[in-house]
Amino acid sequence: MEDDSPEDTSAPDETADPRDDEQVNIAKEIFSRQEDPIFANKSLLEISHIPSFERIVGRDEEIRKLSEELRGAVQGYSPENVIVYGKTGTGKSLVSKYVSSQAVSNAHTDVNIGFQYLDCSTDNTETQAASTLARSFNDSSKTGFDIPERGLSTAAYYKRLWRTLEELYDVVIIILDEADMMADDNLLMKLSRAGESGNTDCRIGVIAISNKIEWADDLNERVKSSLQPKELSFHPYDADQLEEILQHRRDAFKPDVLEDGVVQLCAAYAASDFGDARKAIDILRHAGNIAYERNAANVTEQHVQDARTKAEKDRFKELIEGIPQQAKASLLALAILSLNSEQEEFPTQLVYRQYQNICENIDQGVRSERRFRDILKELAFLGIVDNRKENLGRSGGITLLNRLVEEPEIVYEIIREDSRFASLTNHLSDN
Ligand SMILES: Nc1ncnc2c1ncn2[C@@H]1O[C@H](COP(=O)(O)OP(=O)(O)OP(=O)(O)O)[C@@H](O)[C@H]1O
Repeated sequence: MEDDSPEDTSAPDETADPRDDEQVNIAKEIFSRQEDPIFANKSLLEISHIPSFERIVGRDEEIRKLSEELRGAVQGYSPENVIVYGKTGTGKSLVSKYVSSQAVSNAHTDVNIGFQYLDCSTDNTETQAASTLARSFNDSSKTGFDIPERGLSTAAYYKRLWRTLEELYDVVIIILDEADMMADDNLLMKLSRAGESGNTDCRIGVIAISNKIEWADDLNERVKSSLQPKELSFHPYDADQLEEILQHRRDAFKPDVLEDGVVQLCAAYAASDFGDARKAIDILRHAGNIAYERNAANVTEQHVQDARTKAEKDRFKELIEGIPQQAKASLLALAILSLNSEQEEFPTQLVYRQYQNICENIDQGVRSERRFRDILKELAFLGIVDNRKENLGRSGGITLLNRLVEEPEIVYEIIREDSRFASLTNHLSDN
């Protein structure tokens, strides 16, 4: 039976861990810090933040082209369908959302335009996508009906979508981000044929975004023929553009907190990593966090370097954590060789000897050299190791040279964090 008498709060709790108090105090101390000496408005550096137009940099041409394609919408005509492609972090989603929102706010007075953004990596089935679109376009106070999130058939969701569009809009723009993640082309087919099939008189324009250039070519011929898409490609940003993007978010920090060279260094790192604006913003935010954690008064170039190393390490850690122990030992062998030498590339035989040393040192079974070669190939397939053949002439024959893609210090540290390699003695490089 349950006892519902009030708890006796006066008696000391024998089971309470004295550390709990300490922990409460640590948390309290952190949460009650009033003044943030580093950040003035950290949300400007959050990935979900959509910057205002003044902060969108270096994409005037793309904004102009996309606006041209959607121009008809503001007058109540069909907008063109557009496929936007380009590498990650090149501003595709940002520009698509911005131009669509501008179409809505510049619509002629007698034209009702709506736009919705759908993340196809989340809503990747036709039913989920139709459900999300129908619900996000619907305004039950105007249509008089609600649309449940789940439980209806695909056809029923489409029916409600068409009804909503018919009742509320003259034109809609639908952004399908990561469109290549959709399980099939059915949604694109239905949206592009909605008028022709007599489902709705509302004009529908689709902006399909993808990182994969070949995606548009692989679309079903019937979809291509009804979509008739225009294509718009986004190029990676160069270091100057990335610097400008970051300069426009300087006010995320307190005045004079960023030391000279900090913004330029973040931009240079991100430019060498495929011109990704998301990465540039991430590095700057992490550098600010590191400065805060270290109670520094300024964000310095050293903080940026540390932020980058940390970001690299996190990304790599995720990748390496998933590989088998034998592959980790092989990778560690290559890392130790790299750390103990001026060279970057090593012949497979030498890496194998180092690998044998490691396995013996930590009491792990040793694979044959043939199997070891396969492991190196698998690591190359994962993009962790680079290997190339070199002809050493008549005497040497052909040898495979292996190189770590990532900094050896980072690889070494990550693998040593795995408890199975913790007992490894140092200085294993002597062969
Ligand atoms: N030209 C720009 N000016 C200002 N900020 C930008 C610019 N381009 C991108 N960003 C910022 O960089 C981040 C990534 O941009 P966005 O999501 O638009 O890239 P994407 O090309 O769609 O990337 P993905 O393919 O990975 O989705 C966002 O936080 C965005 O605000």
